[in-house]
Amino acid sequence: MQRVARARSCGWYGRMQATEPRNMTRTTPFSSTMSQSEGLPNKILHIKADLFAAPAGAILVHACNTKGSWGGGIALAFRQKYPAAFVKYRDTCKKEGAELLGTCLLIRGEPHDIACLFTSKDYGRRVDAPADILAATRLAVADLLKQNTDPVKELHACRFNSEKFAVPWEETEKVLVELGTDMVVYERP
Ligand SMILES: Nc1ncnc2c1ncn2[C@@H]1O[C@H](COP(=O)(O)OP(=O)(O)OC[C@H]2O[C@H](OP(=O)(O)O)[C@H](O)[C@@H]2O)[C@@H](O)[C@H]1O
Repeated sequence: MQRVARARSCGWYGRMQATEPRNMTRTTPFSSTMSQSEGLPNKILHIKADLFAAPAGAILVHACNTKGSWGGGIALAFRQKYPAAFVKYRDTCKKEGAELLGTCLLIRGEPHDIACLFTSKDYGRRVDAPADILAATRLAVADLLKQNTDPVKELHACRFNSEKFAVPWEETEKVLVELGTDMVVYERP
C-alpha cells in the first residue's frame, strides 16, 4: 500500500493524472487488472522516446545475462554511457554467475540508477527459452520492487527481453501487470 501511495503522490504517476504529455500514451491491454499484492490498479505508461532521456533520479531498467556481457543492443549503450556501472555488473557476474538468475542488481548512480534484471543465464545462441526468461523475469522484477524503497524511485524501462532475448513484449508486460508494477516503458521514436 505504502509503495503505491507514495508513488502516486509524486513523479510521473502524479503528473500523469494531471496531464499526459503528447508523446505518452497509456495503452491499457491489462488496465482492468488489479495489483494482486495491494488491491490497487498498476500503471504501465508507454512513451516514444530514448530511454536515456528519462528524468534524473529515475531507475533505468533492462534485461541482462549472467555472463557479464553488455555486448549488444541497449546493453552496449548502457556500457558506453555508464562505464562504472558496467564494471559493477561484470564483477558481480564473475563472482556469482548463474546464481544471479531471477534477481536484480540495482546499481546506484547519477543521474540514474540502473536495474539489471537477470532474466537469462546466457545470451546469443545459448539464450534461455522464452518460458524460462519469463519465469526469471517474474522473480527479478519482484526483487527490484523489494529493493526500491527509501525513497521509492520511478521505474523507466526499455521493452526488455523483446529483441535479443526474443520474448514478445506483451508477454513481459503481462508479468509486470501481474506483479502490480508501476513503470514507464520506452520505445525508440
Ligand atoms: N535508447 C533506447 N531507448 C529505448 N529503447 C531502446 C533503446 N535502445 C534499444 N532499445 C530497445 O530496447 C529493447 C530491448 O532490446 P535488446 O535487444 O537491447 O535487449 P533484450 O532485453 O531483448 O536482450 C538482452 C540481452 O541483450 C544484450 O546484449 P548481448 O546479449 O550482450 O549481446 C544484453 O547484454 C542481454 O544479454 C528493444 O525493444 C530495443 O528496441
